[in-house]
Amino acid sequence: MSNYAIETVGLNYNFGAQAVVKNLSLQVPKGSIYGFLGPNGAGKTTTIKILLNLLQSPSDQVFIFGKEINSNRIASLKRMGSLVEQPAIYGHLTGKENLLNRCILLGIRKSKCAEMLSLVGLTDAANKKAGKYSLGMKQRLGIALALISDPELLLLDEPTNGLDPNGIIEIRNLMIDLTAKHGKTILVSSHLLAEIERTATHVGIINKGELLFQGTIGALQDLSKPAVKIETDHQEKAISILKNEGIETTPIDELTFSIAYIDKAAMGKINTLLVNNGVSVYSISKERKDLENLFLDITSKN
Ligand SMILES: Nc1ncnc2c1ncn2[C@@H]1O[C@H](COP(=O)(O)OP(=O)(O)OP(=O)(O)O)[C@@H](O)[C@H]1O
Repeated sequence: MSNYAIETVGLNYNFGAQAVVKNLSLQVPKGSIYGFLGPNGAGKTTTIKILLNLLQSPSDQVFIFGKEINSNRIASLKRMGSLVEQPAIYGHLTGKENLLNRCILLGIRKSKCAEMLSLVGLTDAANKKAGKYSLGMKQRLGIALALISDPELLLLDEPTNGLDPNGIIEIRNLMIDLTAKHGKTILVSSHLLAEIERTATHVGIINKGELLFQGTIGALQDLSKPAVKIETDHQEKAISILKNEGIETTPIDELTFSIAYIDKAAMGKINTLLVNNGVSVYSISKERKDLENLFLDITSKN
């Protein structure tokens, strides 16, 4: 049995002559929050539409819970819920009526509505017209609609787009709840790493249709090599001492420069070396490149 909720194997997709998805091999582990990241136009929405079989993939390139999607279309779709682009909400109906409508359409028991409203934190706004909802509330109603048939896998295309910080936090907490307490797997796309780095367990970064990184959020963090910022009373002298030892330095301002972190012992030796040569070391601090910069680095390389 596959450990992946989603697996694509060398997936390719073209719009006419334009190759939009190129040899994409995604592996989304069951129970994960998989952050699907890439700048605008990278191919995220196209990929999500392929995963939902809204666009047809070549055979044997997309597997949902281990089953090839084209030959298991209905069974695969039953296991997935999605929010792609704007949620399909009737503004003249209340949140509850929107959900009731969906229950009737899908033959689901009506009591599921109250359950979903509570799950997405809309119980108090159940009888308010959805047209009057804030953007964040509309997104949450969209997620409730996607969850009503109790799918194991949720695909969310930029669900925090246009939301204020509170709305972003609400969606973030909801995603954590859905995986931790309800056993769901979530693939969530975004063009901002900062928006999902606190929730995602795994990350796939694409640009121009190509997968540039895939792994756990920890593995991505490990890629950001720490630098060490050194502040002294004599910048020029300190730099020249380190240069003699073959250590590259990057000046930051008049008193401060940085070097690449080596290890604890080496940092201790560098400190001693400077002090023994008459340089006063005011501070030494290790700084990790933030993930957003790392993301920009990765996506600017292809
Ligand atoms: N229906 C279509 N017909 C032709 N080209 C399309 C179509 N849909 C998307 N594209 C092109 O495919 C490429 C990828 O678009 P896609 O919407 O998948 O990117 P994205 O990563 O979701 O970007 P965004 O964050 O801007 O939505 C773009 O160059 C886009 O212009």
